[in-house]
Amino acid sequence: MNGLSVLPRSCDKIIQRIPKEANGHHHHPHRKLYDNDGEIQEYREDIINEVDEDTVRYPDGSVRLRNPNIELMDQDILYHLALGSGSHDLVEMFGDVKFVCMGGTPKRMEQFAYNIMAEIGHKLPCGTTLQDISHFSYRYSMYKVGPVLSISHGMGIPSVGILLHEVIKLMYHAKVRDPVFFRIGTCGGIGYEGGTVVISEEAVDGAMRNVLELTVLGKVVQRPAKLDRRLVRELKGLADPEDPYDTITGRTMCTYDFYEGQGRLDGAFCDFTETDKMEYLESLHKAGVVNIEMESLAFAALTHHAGIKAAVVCVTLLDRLKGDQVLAPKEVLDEWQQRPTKLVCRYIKR
Ligand SMILES: O=P(O)(O)O[C@@H]1C[C@H](O)[C@@H](CO)O1
Ligand SMILES: O=c1cc[nH]c(=O)[nH]1
Repeated sequence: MNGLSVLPRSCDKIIQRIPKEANGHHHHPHRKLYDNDGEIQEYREDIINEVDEDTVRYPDGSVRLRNPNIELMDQDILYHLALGSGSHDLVEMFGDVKFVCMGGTPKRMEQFAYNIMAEIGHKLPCGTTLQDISHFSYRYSMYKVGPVLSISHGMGIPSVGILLHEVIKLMYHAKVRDPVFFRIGTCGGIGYEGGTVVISEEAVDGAMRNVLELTVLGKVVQRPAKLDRRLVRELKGLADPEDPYDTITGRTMCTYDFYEGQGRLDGAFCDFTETDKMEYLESLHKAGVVNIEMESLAFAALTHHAGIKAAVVCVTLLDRLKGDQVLAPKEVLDEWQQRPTKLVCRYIKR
C-alpha cells in the first residue's frame, strides 16, 4: 500500500446506450452525439462519461487509477509487459518518464527510440545497444530513452487497449507526473496522397460515433474518444513549411478491420460494390474524416478516461479515394513512416 487515496466508486459513471421504446423514441433526455450524412444518433446526456481532470489525477499531476482494487493488491503483474510492481522497482525504472510513444510495429518503435536518443543527445554506455524491456512478454516491445518510452502496440483496438491498461497502471505504479501519450502510426488517407501527415482532432468509429464501445459484464459501455485540442494545435505549429509533405488535422475514423471494415474491395470477402464503397468514402470525406486507421478510438478514449493528455499522428500510405492496395515501394513506405516520428520528436525536444 502506498497510502494514496483512491477514487470513490461514484466517480465511475457506468455509461450505457439507452434502449428505444416501442414507438422508437427514447424516454430520457438525449442529445445528438454525431450527425453522419443526415443520420442522427441519439444518446442520453448522462451516458457520456465526461472526465473531470481534477478527479483523475493527483494534485501533483501523477496518474491516479479509476480502479480502487489495484492498491489493495499485494502486487500487480503487468503480464503483457513482462513487468510487475512486486518484481521490479517501477519508480526507479520509470519514475522519470514524461512521454509515452506508441506505434504498431516493434521495428518502428525501436527506430523511434534511436532517433529520439540522437535528438535529445542521450548516450548509451560504449558498446551497448537499447534493450527491449518487454522482450520476455513476446507480445509488445518497449524501449526507454531518458524520459521517453517507445512501445509497439500491435494491430487493432484489442491489442492497443490491453497495452494501454498496463501502461496506464505502469504510470501509476511509477508515480509518473503529467505524462503525454502519442500514437505514431500509419493510415489510409481520404482525399490525401500517400505521405501526408495527419494529426487527429478526434476519433470516430466505423459508424461515425465519437465513442469507444465495449461490453462490460454484459452491458454496453461507451467512453468518449476525445483528444487534447491544444496538443493538436501545438503539433500542427511544429510542422515545418520546408517539410516536403503536408501536415493536416481532421477527424480520424478507427475501424475493427483493415479490409471490409475500411470498405476495401480486395479482402478475402466483399459483399458490396465499388459504387457502394465510393459512396461511403465520399460521405466520410464530406463529414470531415481525413484518414482511417485501427487504434485511435481506444487510444483517445482510454487516455481521456485516465486524464492523460494524448495525440494521434499518422502518415497516410495511400489515398483511399483512389484505391485499396498499398502500392508504394518498401523504401518509400519506410521514409513515410518516419514523418510522424519527426513531428513528435520536435515536440519532445521542445
Ligand atoms: O501503427 P500502425 O502502422 O500499425 O497503424 C495502422 C493501423 C493498423 O495497426 C495497421 C494496419 O495496416 O496500420
Ligand atoms: O489504409 C490503411 C493503411 C494503413 N492502416 C490502415 O488501417 N489503413
